[in-house]
Amino acid sequence: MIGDFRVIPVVVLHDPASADDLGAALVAGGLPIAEVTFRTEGAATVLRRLAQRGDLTVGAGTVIKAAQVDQAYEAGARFVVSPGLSAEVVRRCQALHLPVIPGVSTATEIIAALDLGLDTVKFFPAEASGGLPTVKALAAAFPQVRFVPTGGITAQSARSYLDHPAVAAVGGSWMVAPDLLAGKKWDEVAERCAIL
Ligand SMILES: O=C(O)C(=O)C[C@H](O)[C@H](O)COP(=O)(O)O
Repeated sequence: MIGDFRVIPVVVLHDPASADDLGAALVAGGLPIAEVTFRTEGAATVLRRLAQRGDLTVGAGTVIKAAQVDQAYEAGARFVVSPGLSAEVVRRCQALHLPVIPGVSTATEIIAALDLGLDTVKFFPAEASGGLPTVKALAAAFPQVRFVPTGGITAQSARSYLDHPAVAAVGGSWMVAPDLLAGKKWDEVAERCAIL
């Protein structure tokens, strides 16, 4: 699933009418995956439209409540990402057999994720939590864990994270930055996807 992709575009799209153009741009850029954040009113609609294209792996992001898991699942989400670790969210995903990547930034949270049967976590907010040195320190303590650093990562810094063997993928919005989406700059979205 997301392990097939090393970069996960984190999408905050306010206008569901642009979902199809955005999907086409991600596919054209060679990054047919999107984490649609449940932070906007139209998030479930955006997710559904992207999923209906059939050529993208689409998941839900910023999921902090079990009810949002159901909403995302019904809209066609194939994975769920959260900025933090909620046992309620994780258990609901597990009941639906939906892969879930909770956010962690401490050893204690990683232990809680392991207790819930997970081995892949989002390291969030990556840059503000010490960046790659923190990933290295946590990975040394938890060799069984794979990390998806997200938060403040750029096209320039992505590579150094991805070179670490414990990093499964990185998440970020640099290729779907708000100004690009608002300005419908789909060619630039595709170009930024292709950088890595
Ligand atoms: O809410 C979540 O689940 C998040 O993942 C928070 C942010 O959307 C990502 O951290 C992307 O952050 P930037 O790449 O810095 O824009």
